[in-house]
Formats: sequence, structure tokens, C-alpha cells
Amino acid sequence: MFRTTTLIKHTTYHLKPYKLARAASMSLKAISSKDAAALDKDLMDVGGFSLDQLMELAGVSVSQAVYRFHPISKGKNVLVVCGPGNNGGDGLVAARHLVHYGYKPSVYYPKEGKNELYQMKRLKTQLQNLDVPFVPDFTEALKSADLVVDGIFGFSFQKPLREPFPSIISQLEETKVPVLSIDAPSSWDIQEGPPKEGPGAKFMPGALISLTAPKPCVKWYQGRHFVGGRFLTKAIAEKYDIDIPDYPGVDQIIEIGVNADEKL
Ligand SMILES: NC(=O)C1=CN([C@@H]2O[C@H](COP(=O)(O)OP(=O)(O)OC[C@H]3O[C@@H](n4cnc5c(N)ncnc54)[C@H](O)[C@@H]3O)[C@@H](O)[C@H]2O)[C@H](O)CC1
Ligand SMILES: [K+]
Repeated sequence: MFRTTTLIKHTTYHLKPYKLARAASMSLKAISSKDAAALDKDLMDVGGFSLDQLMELAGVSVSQAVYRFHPISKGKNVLVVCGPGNNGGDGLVAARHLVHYGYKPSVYYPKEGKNELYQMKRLKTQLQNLDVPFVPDFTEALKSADLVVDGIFGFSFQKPLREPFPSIISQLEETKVPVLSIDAPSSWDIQEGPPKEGPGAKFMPGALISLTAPKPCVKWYQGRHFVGGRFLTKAIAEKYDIDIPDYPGVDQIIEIGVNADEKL
């Protein structure tokens, strides 16, 4: 169904040496931002998925990564920072699931997205119906946060950072509050990694969840690394030359890298 088109060269990211027994099944190829966008389009145009479905599955993966990285015993207050695109949408979906797991999320959403079918507006309504606060002041909200979820930018980020995001990224790189980034550490170039200087140059979130496949910038990433987005078909994985991770049981995520899941 999915014919092969021109694809970029891939880099493969392997596990640390002591995980070599798992390495054969756990080396995951990266996908460029251009191919990641084309893959999503294929899933919708040819694969029969809607954006709502993909975002719901992405958001569930994010919520499971939060639960794994920062169980409720470490603190319930999760500040979800959402950007104007679909990365922000994944954050909104994750926030809803976190409520049902027993967390107390709040959302900072300074530039609201306006995509087709008012999808973001509906996601916002769902959160308001669960009494999730939309907070106006990021600096103030950060003071009482136990965890920050970075849903600011994903694979469509184009440098340089525009307002109001430089100050938010600076605060994220300075804070002691743990951060989990969705799909990419926001402010990092998807191909070339962290900026050489300015906001984001020192940003290293404690956890990252790559959706569908790692992006090339993970080469610069040091921290706990999860992969989610359990909806790929073999045909589409072959077309984009990426791997379908060996997800354990009914999990929507798998941890790779230093803390790779032992039960794989
Ligand atoms: N395959 C999957 O698993 C799915 C992943 N999803 C998520 O979608 C994002 C990509 O979404 P997209 O809407 O294409 O882009 P972004 O969210 O990365 O951002 C676009 C948004 O940001 C603005 N912007 C870009 N650069 C800047 C800048 N320098 N300063 C300020 N603003 C900027 C731009 O104008 C847009 O408004 C992917 O990473 C996943 O997280 C989907 O949920 C579908 C399934
Ligand atoms: K992000």
C-alpha cells in the first residue's frame, strides 16, 4: 500500500554495551522531521487514521511515560506546557489521562492552536470539564510544579525561538524541577540538536519520549528515553525505514537507552 519514495539517510542509536543482549532488537533508526511529517500524512491519507486518533495515541503514550518517569509518589502537580502545534495537542491529551491516573495537572498554553475542526478547542473543553486549570503565569506555576511536561515544539520547530518562548525555555533549562519532553527537547533543532548559544543551549530534560521513532537530535540527548506511538504498520515502517519497537505486553511505551526495560 505504501510505495517507497526518496528517504533520507538514517542514523541508528544503540544501547549501552551492558545491554548488548537486547541491542539487536533495541537499536532504533531515527526519522527526519520531513519524513516524520510525511509519515503522519500517510497514516491519515492512506492509512485511514484521523488526526484525533493519532494525537490520542500519542498523548496516551506521553501519559504512560510520565507515570514511569515520575510516579504519583514523587508528586502530583504536573505542569504541562503546550505550544501552538500538535506537540501541544499531545500535551493536552496527556493532561487529561493524567487526571484519571490521579495526578493534578495544570496547563500553560500561551499561544493556542487553531487547527482544523477546532480540535485543540475540544481538547481544552475536555480538560476544563475535569477542572484542570489553565494558568496565566508560567514562572508562578513552576514554583509549585513537581514535574513539567514540555509539549512546546516537536518535529516542526524552526529556529530561532520566537516570543514568548525564549524566557520559558530559559526557565526550563535552569529549573531543578524534572522535565519530560514530548518528541524533542523544545528549542533543539530536529536535525542538529541543541542551539550553540542562547535559550536552550543548556536544556537537557530528564526524560524524553520519542513518538513513532527517535528524531536525529537524540544523538545529543542524555537522559531517560522512551518511545511511544504504537500504531505503525509493517508497510509504513518499511517505507520510512524505521523499526517497530518490541513493546512489552499492553504498554504504549518502551524505554530504551541506559534504563532499558529489562522485561523485553
Ligand atoms: N506520529 C506521531 O506519533 C504523532 C505525533 N504528533 C505530534 O505532532 C508534532 C508535530 O506537530 P506540528 O503541528 O507539525 O508541529 P509542532 O507542534 O512541532 O510545532 C508547530 C507550531 O510551532 C510554531 N513554531 C515553529 N517554530 C517556532 C519558533 N521558532 N518560535 C515560535 N513558534 C514556532 C509553528 O508556527 C506552529 O504553530 C510531533 O512532534 C508530535 O509531538 C501528532 O500528535 C500526531 C501523531
Ligand atoms: K517538545
